[in-house]
Amino acid sequence: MAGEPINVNEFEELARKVLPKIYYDFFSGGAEDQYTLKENIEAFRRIIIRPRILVDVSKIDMSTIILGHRTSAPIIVAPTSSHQLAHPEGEVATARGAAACNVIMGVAFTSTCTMEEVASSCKAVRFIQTFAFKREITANMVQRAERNGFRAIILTVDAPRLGRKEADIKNKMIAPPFKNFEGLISTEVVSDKGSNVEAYAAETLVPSFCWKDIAWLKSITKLPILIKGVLTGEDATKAIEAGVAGIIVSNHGARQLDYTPATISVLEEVVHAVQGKVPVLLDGGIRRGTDIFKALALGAKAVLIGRPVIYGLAAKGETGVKQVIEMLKNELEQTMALAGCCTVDDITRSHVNTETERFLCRM
Ligand SMILES: Cc1cc2nc3c(=O)[nH]c(=O)nc-3n(C[C@H](O)[C@H](O)[C@H](O)COP(=O)(O)O)c2cc1C
Ligand SMILES: CCCCCCC(=O)C(=O)O
Repeated sequence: MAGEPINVNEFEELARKVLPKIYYDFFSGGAEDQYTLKENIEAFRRIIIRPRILVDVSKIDMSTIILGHRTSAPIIVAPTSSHQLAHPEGEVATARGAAACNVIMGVAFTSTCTMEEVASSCKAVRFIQTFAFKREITANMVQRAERNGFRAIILTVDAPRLGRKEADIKNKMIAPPFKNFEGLISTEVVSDKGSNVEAYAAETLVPSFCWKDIAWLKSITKLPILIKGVLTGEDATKAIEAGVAGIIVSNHGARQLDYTPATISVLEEVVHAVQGKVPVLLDGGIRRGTDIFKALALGAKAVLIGRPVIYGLAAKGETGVKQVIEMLKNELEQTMALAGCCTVDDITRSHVNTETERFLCRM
């Protein structure tokens, strides 16, 4: 690639060049055969856009409201861990990039900067992400999230234990200290079995966590809870019954259970089950503005962006994060104009065609 990156895939190339291989493998990798990793991207390619012509598209407004927060576009930075492995300023730089673009910042509890450092670094609307942790860790997270102005909790439910990322095992990947755990567990956890992230997981995750524990989480906070990791209509229905404020269709960027479906391929199933009761968001494989458009057409309120943001951070710090988000926003704006949609609400189901629909048409 010569010159400046002109799309987020070129940012990945830049990141691959600047990062030590062990960290690039950690950020880019998926579980086991990485079937789902490829599918998350390929499934978007099988969806075709049906543009409308002769619409006045002289003004395009991408703004939207997510859990009461107006943002410049239906884009959220996905919570991802270990940003200081990508850049010394870590999540602080990422949050500043998000703030500059007026999009919501998802902060992982397994961040390398503390929640407090991220909160004091910028004015971005921030959601804190947590796992099915031991109750004392969750209670500590809730108190700090409320005190530091986080606006929602993202509860990731697809990780009762860690997925097997074989590159990390081979590389004996050592995660940096996750500073939010300081005082709660030993942050010096080490493992002689390969990746030390396993040791963190064993110290903190509660595999018996289930639906009733959401009631407990609700009882200790007033913050809205988004459940992340839903892939079926059945679980979406249970999540609504449990009283969540939103659903994130996610397979954890294909880092947990391999051979789960591409998220975009199950979005409609979840949207139908939810019946408009809460917003449905989606992540996994978004690399183009056209991907965002397709997700919105299939019923997502917004999308979360994981790896591309990390690649921007690795390549150019805060500026790179900003450039990645701006690229995706510009591409979405271009797609909306060329497809005849002036606002995100103008994007409808009839603006896309899935492979199944095309197959049925031929019969
Ligand atoms: C390096 C890395 C670390 C991640 N860490 C977390 C995490 O701590 N918590 C979480 O809920 N999801 C985590 N995720 C998953 C993301 O939130 C998101 O679901 C996924 O990255 C979306 O797919 P994409 O990378 O294709 O955009 C991580 C993903 C990556 C790539
Ligand atoms: C308790 C340790 C969990 C680390 C999770 C990081 C993650 O979600 C990922 O790498 O993917």
